[in-house]
Amino acid sequence: MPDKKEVRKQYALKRQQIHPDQLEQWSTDIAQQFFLMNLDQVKYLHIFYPIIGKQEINCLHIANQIREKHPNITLVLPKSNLADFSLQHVIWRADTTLVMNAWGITEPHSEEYVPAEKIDLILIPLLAYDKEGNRLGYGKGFYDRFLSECRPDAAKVGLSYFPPEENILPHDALDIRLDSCITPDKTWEF
Ligand SMILES: Nc1nc2c(c(=O)[nH]1)N(C=O)[C@@H](CNc1ccc(C(=O)N[C@@H](CCC(=O)O)C(=O)O)cc1)CN2
Ligand SMILES: Nc1ncnc2c1ncn2[C@@H]1O[C@H](COP(=O)(O)OP(=O)(O)OP(=O)(O)O)[C@@H](O)[C@H]1O
Repeated sequence: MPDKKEVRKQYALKRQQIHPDQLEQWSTDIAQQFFLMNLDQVKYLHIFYPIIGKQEINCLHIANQIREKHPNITLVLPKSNLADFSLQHVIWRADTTLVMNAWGITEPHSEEYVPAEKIDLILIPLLAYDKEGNRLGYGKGFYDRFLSECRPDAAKVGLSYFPPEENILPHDALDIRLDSCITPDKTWEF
C-alpha cells in the first residue's frame, strides 16, 4: 500500500500545478455535477469555504446556486477547534460575517450551531480517494471525527478535480468511506 504521507504530498503538488483558470472551470463543472443530485431530502447541507492558497475546489459556485434556487436548504460551515481537531458546525446565511482563523480558513463569526445529527449531506474536502471511497484529507482527522457523529443515512460526498487513485489507499477502522465523489466530468459512486 502507498504511504499516506507520500500520497498527500503527491496530490497537494498535483493541485498546485493546475492553472487558476482551469481550477475555476473545474469548480464550475463540479457545481454542475452536484446539481444533478436529488436534493429533495436535504435540509442541512454542510459545505466548506475554500482555503486561499491551497487550490481547493471553489464551493462558492454551489453555495451561490443553493441560495438562489434552493432557499429551503440551509448551508452549514465548519468551525475548527485547533486545540483538539474537532469541528463545530455553524449556519452560513447570506449575511453571516466570516472571519479568517489562524490557519487561513474562512469561518463564520456567529455561533448559530447545528448538531451533527441534523446534517443531511456533507461535501467533503480531500486530497485523494480511491475506488472504494477511502479518503485522505490533510491528516488531522477533523472529518473522520465529524463523520462518526453524523447520522448513518447522511450523504458523504467528496469533491475532487481528479479521478480515484488506482491503488487502494491506506485506511483503518476509524476512516469513514465516502458514498460518492463529484469530479468535473462525473460522479463516482461507491
Ligand atoms: N476549506 C476547508 N475547510 C476545512 C477543512 C478543509 O480541508 N478545507 N478541514 C479539513 O480537515 C478542516 C480544517 N482542517 C485543516 C487541517 C490542516 C490544515 C493545515 O494547513 N495544516 C498545516 C499545519 C497547521 C499547523 O499544524 O499549524 C499544514 O498541513 O501545513 C488546515 C486545515 C475544517 N475546515
Ligand atoms: N473518530 C475518530 N476519533 C478520534 N480520532 C480519530 C477519529 N478518526 C480519526 N482519528 C485520528 O485522526 C488522525 C488523522 O486521521 P487520518 O490520517 O485518517 O486523517 P485524514 O482522513 O487525512 O484527515 P481528515 O479527516 O481531517 O480529512 C489519526 O491519528 C486518527 O487516529
